[in-house]
Amino acid sequence: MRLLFILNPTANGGRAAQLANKIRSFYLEHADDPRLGSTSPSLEIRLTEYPSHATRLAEENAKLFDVIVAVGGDGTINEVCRGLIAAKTGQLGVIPAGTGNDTATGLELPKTLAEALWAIHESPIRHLDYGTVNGQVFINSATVGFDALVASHGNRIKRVLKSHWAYVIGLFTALATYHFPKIQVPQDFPAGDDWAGTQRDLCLLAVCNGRYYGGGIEIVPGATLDDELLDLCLITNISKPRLLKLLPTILKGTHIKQKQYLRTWKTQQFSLPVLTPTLLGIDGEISEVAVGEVLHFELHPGGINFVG
Ligand SMILES: Nc1ncnc2c1ncn2[C@@H]1O[C@H](COP(=O)(O)OP(=O)(O)OP(=O)(O)O)[C@@H](O)[C@H]1O
Repeated sequence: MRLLFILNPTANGGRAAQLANKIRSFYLEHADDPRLGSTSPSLEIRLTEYPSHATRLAEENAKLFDVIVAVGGDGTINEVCRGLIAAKTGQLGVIPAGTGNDTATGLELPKTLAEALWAIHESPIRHLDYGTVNGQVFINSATVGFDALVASHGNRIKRVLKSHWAYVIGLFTALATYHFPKIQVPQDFPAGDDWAGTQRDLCLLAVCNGRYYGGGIEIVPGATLDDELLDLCLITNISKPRLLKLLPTILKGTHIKQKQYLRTWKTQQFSLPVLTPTLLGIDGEISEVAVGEVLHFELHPGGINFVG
């Protein structure tokens, strides 16, 4: 088996960099183990040198290796998948080595390096779905509004404070600074009801392919990476004090009962016109949404071959 490990040395505050030697040691230690197959695996480890380098490496090497293994967090997995999708071939493996690791947690991957490596060699192929928003690939989740602002602040704070607390501080900073953008709920709103066709103040839209986002939060409980559906949660017309009260229920998973502000539904596609500027998060990476932009979310069933 030919394996290319694409390792993001900056993931998890730089801690992922140590894994290169540990991966090499694993294969040296188990060189004669029959579980690795009759011929010992050929192994290459490439460190990413800049953002999006993983996409280029994955695309260029998809045909040359049996498995392209993303070593990093949600951002690295996203970038490797983009490369495999562009190459229209290749199999993905994952060694969780990021800060949040929401994609890996949703995939129920083993926690230790050795177990994750064995899983690449011993597990059957799974066909994972992926999503796009206006053509940009997401594997785990795309978010609009408040949670994208939390991630934006969190990503910035994480450069100095290399821990989960960066996102807690990001949350309170976002609460203080968030301006609710206006959205137009489509007439054919898949969740139906009186929200269809109305203008509303957006708190957040979470479009989930994977089960967890934001470091382990189940905003739409039950989302699965291979169920051929996107799971969505839309929260609108809520005041900041009520949002503050809602946040602990989101952590507990009891928030979905709050029908006054919140809708959840499953679909393969959804379009949302955004009437005032806001932020879009794609697997944790943040960009701006311009006034009048229509965000079109689409699911691509079974588009990624995964082993692990
Ligand atoms: N050599 C590099 N220098 C700077 N940034 C890089 C480099 N290689 C990759 N990146 C960027 O690092 C970002 C963060 O990586 P990743 O998401 O894997 O780690 P994380 O943020 O620690 O984990 P998580 O997203 O699971 O919380 C990616 O978006 C990627 O573009």
